[in-house]
Amino acid sequence: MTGSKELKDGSSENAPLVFIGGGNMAAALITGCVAKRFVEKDRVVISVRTEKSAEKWRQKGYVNVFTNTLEMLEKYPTAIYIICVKPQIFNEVVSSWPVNSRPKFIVSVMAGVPLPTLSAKLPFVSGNTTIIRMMPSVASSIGAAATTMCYEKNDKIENQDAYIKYAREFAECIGTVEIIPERCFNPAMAIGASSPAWTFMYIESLADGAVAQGLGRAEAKRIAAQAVLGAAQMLLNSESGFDIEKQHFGWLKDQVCSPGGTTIEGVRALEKHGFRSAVIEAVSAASKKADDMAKTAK
Ligand SMILES: NC(=O)C1=CN([C@@H]2O[C@H](COP(=O)(O)OP(=O)(O)OC[C@H]3O[C@@H](n4cnc5c(N)ncnc54)[C@H](OP(=O)(O)O)[C@@H]3O)[C@@H](O)[C@H]2O)C=CC1
Ligand SMILES: O=C(O)[C@@H]1CCC=N1
Repeated sequence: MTGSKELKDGSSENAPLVFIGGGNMAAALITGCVAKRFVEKDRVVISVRTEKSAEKWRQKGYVNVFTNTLEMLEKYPTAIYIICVKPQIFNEVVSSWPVNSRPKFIVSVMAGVPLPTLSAKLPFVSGNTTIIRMMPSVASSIGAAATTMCYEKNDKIENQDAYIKYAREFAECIGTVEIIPERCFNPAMAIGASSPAWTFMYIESLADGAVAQGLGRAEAKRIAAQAVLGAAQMLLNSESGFDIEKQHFGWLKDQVCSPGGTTIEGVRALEKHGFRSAVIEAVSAASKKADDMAKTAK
């Protein structure tokens, strides 16, 4: 992507990207899409709660930074709004939205707040507002997120296709995107957005294991991270001979496990300690937590 992206729908042309919440996720999204020149810094608008966070953004060269969300939303009545606060803060954001506001396009990255809750709680949302749920990850900052997206198609909304296309391009600029039905959103969130934390733990554990056997910490960290990256790339890059659509992951695993060799001993140890089961339970726990959050968010 070479130039700043515009939403060509007439009213929202050149619309700024307004981020409600400027924490970890907003930082990853903004860093990623500014690096790809999807948007220029001066078209990014951010609200945070504290002056300390506002100052951090200003020091990074962002000038449109607010500590009062109502004030920001009043100043930017036409924009692409991206809700990046914690789900628990959503009600506070709702009450910060000017009552006469008529937003056309809202993206929410909040876990556990479903589309029907978003439209029910945002009082000004009319049949003419497109709401998209997006679940990116911290890897957005380097253009490597596995984002999922869902929305309700409504042919009565003028230019809705343009909003959906814009959201898709936004997601593509921070990594890959899968459009999925909302009923699958929480398990997808677990593996796309939560799993980086678990993968960091896995890589840390690999390094710890090698350090325990005498390898230096710095080398262990680099080797472990690169090994995981290489394995993931083999799954995604068909030049490895692997076809992700047709083949089982075990095919590649088996290529590493020499009969009577070292790796299969590690496989045996992992199975003995419930490795796969632990991972499956982690996905299930995160997904169920989002289900519970959705019930209380109503
Ligand atoms: N972290 C992740 O990996 C992912 C997070 N998400 C979702 O992103 C959302 C944000 O998470 P994350 O960035 O990690 O959280 P953070 O706690 O890092 O950031 C929350 C931000 O919201 C700001 N804030 C609090 N209250 C208000 C308010 N009333 N108006 C405007 N801003 C406010 C905070 O300001 P201040 O800094 O001043 O306190 C802070 O900048 C969550 O809903 C989460 O589910 C989705 C995918 C991945
Ligand atoms: O932990 C969370 O709730 C958020 C959503 C996915 C990743 N982080």
